[in-house]
Amino acid sequence: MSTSGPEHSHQPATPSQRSDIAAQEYRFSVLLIDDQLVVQEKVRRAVRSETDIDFHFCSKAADALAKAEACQPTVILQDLVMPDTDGLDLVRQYRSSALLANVPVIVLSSTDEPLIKKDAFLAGANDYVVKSYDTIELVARIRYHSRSYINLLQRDAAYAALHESQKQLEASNAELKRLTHTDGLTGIANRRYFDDYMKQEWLRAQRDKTPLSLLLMDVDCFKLYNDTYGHVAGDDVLRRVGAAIAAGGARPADLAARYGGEEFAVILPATDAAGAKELAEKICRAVAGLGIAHTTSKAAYHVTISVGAATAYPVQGGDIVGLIKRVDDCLYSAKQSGRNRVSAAE
Ligand SMILES: Nc1nc2c(ncn2[C@@H]2O[C@H](COP(=O)(O)OP(=O)(O)OP(=O)(O)O)[C@@H](O)[C@H]2O)c(=O)[nH]1
Repeated sequence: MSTSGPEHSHQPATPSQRSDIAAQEYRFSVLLIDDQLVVQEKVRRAVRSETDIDFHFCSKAADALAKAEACQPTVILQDLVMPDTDGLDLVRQYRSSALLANVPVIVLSSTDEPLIKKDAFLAGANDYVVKSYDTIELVARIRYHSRSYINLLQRDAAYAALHESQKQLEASNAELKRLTHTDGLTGIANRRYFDDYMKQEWLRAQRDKTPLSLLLMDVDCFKLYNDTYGHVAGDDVLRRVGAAIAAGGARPADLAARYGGEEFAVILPATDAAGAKELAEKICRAVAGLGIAHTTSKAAYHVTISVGAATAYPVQGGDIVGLIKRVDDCLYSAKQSGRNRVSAAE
């Protein structure tokens, strides 16, 4: 048994400290709030030989709440009648304290009066012992209430740990999902996600009877760029071009993806041919506007792209492969007619 008096000053444990406490090995800890020295001595003697029970006491009602919050007992023994204070007022204060709300309280009383007992339980006491108790019974009750409080803390700590690990798992899954959808070099969607998204939007366009447009774009004379400036610089161009393309599609459903190598694609749900062509022109201008020097390009003195654009009405039939083929033909035609331009299907 260890003891402490009210003169010990402790900081109250915070909720997180309490959950740390809950993860530790618990000791039973009893706090007696009683002004009578004789009662203190009786309880002290009762638990003296119990090596797993710590004993604390407080003789002043005014210090009781702070003392209880500081020492975080596993059970409080509360005197019913104290100078200037009704012990039940203190019980109510424990119940209103975030740190003590669930700490078991045993009321110590000199009377067995049923109405007083009733008031004690209404105030939030868990048990009621008449001061003529024998010490074996008191120790048994201290153990019983302490054990159930510790079980409660350990259960709360287990729930909190479970909740935390669920949150971490969800965050890891979200990150994993993001990574499986993202192209490592450019940070925009990858080909796998492009394929999934295209299927999903094709079906949506079929259901909603809306058009679905696709842009396919390719960096002009990119082999010459790599040959002139090196692959590392080439990678940087792909990153910057990818960002410019992604910035082009302004609607939330638009999806820019790296289609492969130096090819990019933009899926434009609910967008007709005129809208697709307009956006294609805008992206083409945006990439040229980056002003990245490309002195060996056959299209300009800076990095440019060629863009193919086509639109499908899935409700009328056709398939994704057919749409991609038409866009690819347009891209080929843009390349053939001089690069740095848009070729849109009629
Ligand atoms: N740096 C870099 N180069 C890449 C990457 N992926 C593809 N390339 C290069 O892109 C170049 C594409 O060359 P081509 O298909 O001949 O086309 P191009 O030189 O752009 O010519 P046009 O399309 O006709 O304008 C090849 O040299 C590829 O090695 C990449 O991730 N990083």
